[in-house]
Amino acid sequence: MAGKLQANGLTIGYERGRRAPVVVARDLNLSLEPGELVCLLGPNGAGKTTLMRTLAGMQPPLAGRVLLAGVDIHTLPPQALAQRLSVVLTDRVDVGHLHAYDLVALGRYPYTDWMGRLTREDHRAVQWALEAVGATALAHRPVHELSDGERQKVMIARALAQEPEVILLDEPTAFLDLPRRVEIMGVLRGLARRTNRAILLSTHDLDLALRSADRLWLLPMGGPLAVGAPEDLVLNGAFTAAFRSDGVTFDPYSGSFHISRQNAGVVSLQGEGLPALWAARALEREGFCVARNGSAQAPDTIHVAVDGDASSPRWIVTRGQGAPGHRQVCTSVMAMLRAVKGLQPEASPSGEENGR
Ligand SMILES: Nc1ncnc2c1ncn2[C@@H]1O[C@H](COP(=O)(O)OP(=O)(O)OP(=O)(O)O)[C@@H](O)[C@H]1O
Repeated sequence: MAGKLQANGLTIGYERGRRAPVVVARDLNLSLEPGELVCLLGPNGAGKTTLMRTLAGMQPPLAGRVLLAGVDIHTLPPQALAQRLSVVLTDRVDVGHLHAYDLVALGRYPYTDWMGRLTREDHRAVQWALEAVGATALAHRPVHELSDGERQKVMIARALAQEPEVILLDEPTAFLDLPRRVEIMGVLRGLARRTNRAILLSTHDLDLALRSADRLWLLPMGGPLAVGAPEDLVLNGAFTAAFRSDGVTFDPYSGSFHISRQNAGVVSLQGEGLPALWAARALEREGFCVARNGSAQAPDTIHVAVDGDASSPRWIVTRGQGAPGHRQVCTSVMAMLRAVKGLQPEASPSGEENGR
C-alpha cells in the first residue's frame, strides 16, 4: 500500500484538433506521498479539475508523465489502475434506486468477475469502507434519499472500497455545511494516516485546508504552482499571491480573507478579551486601521476603550484627549461604530451620551 504519485514536467490542458492546445498549467513537478493529505487550492479556472483529471489518467497530459510507484499511469490497463487509484468527482451521478451498500460495492468492480459477483473478501472491503467513513448506519438507505453530506460519505466509501493506494477527490466538501466539512476532512485525514494512503483533494475551503492539510498545492491563475506546508506558504507570501484579487486580501495575522476597503483612518483600541476582539473586527470591516493599546498617539486620534465585564461590555468612545462633549458610552458594537464614524473629521460630532 505504499504508492507514490508523481508528476514530472507535466503540462496540462486540452487538445483542440488542428488549433493550438489550451494550456492550463505547464511544467508541473509534483509528488503525493503515502500517508499524507494534500489540498489543492486555487482560484476559479486555475486548473484544479484539469490537474485532478490528468493525475487520475482521465485525460492525457499535453506533456510530461504521471507515475504511480514509478509506473506511467497511462500505460496501466484501466482495471489495474482502478485497483491502485480511485477518484471521487463532484458531479452528481444518477444512481437510480441503489442502496448505499450497493453503491459502495460498485467500488469492488476492479476485483469482481464479469458478472460482478461479490466474494466474502469483497463484502469485507465494503463493510470496512462504510465503517471507515462512519456510514455503516446508511448502508440500507436508498442513495436518492440521502442528504448531500451523507451521500458524500458514501461516495468516499465507494472510492475506499476500491482499496487503492491513492485517492483523488475533486471538491469533496462542496455543498456541505461547516460541521459536515470539518467531519469529512477529519475522516480523510484520519484515513491517510491510519491506512498510509496518499490523498489529494481540491477545495475552495481555504480555512479548512490551512488547518487540515499536511501540504498544500497552490495553483494560481497561470502558475507557477507552489508546494509546501500551509504555514510556510502563508509566511512566504505564496498564499497571498495565489488569491490576490481586486477587493479581497488575505490577512496572514488572522488566516482569513478581508474585503479591502478604503482606509477610513486610525482608531486606537484599549482593552482585552472578546469585546475588544470583536470591536477590532467591526472597525476593520468598516475600513479603520486598529492600533492596539496605546500605539496611536496623534492628538486627534479616536479612542475606543473596552469597559465592563464580558457579560455586559461597554465601549467608551473619545476623541483626542477626551473632551467631555466627545465621550460616548456605547453598549453595543453597532453603537460604537456609529459613535466612531460620528467623530471622524468630516462628520459633525454628535456628542450623544449612552449610545445603544
Ligand atoms: N474541455 C475543455 N476545453 C478547453 N478548455 C477547457 C475545457 N475544460 C476546462 N477548460 C478550461 O481550463 C481552465 C481550467 O479549468 P478547470 O475546470 O480545471 O479549473 P478549476 O480550477 O477546477 O476551476 P473551478 O474552481 O472553477 O472549478 C479554464 O480556463 C477552463 O475554461
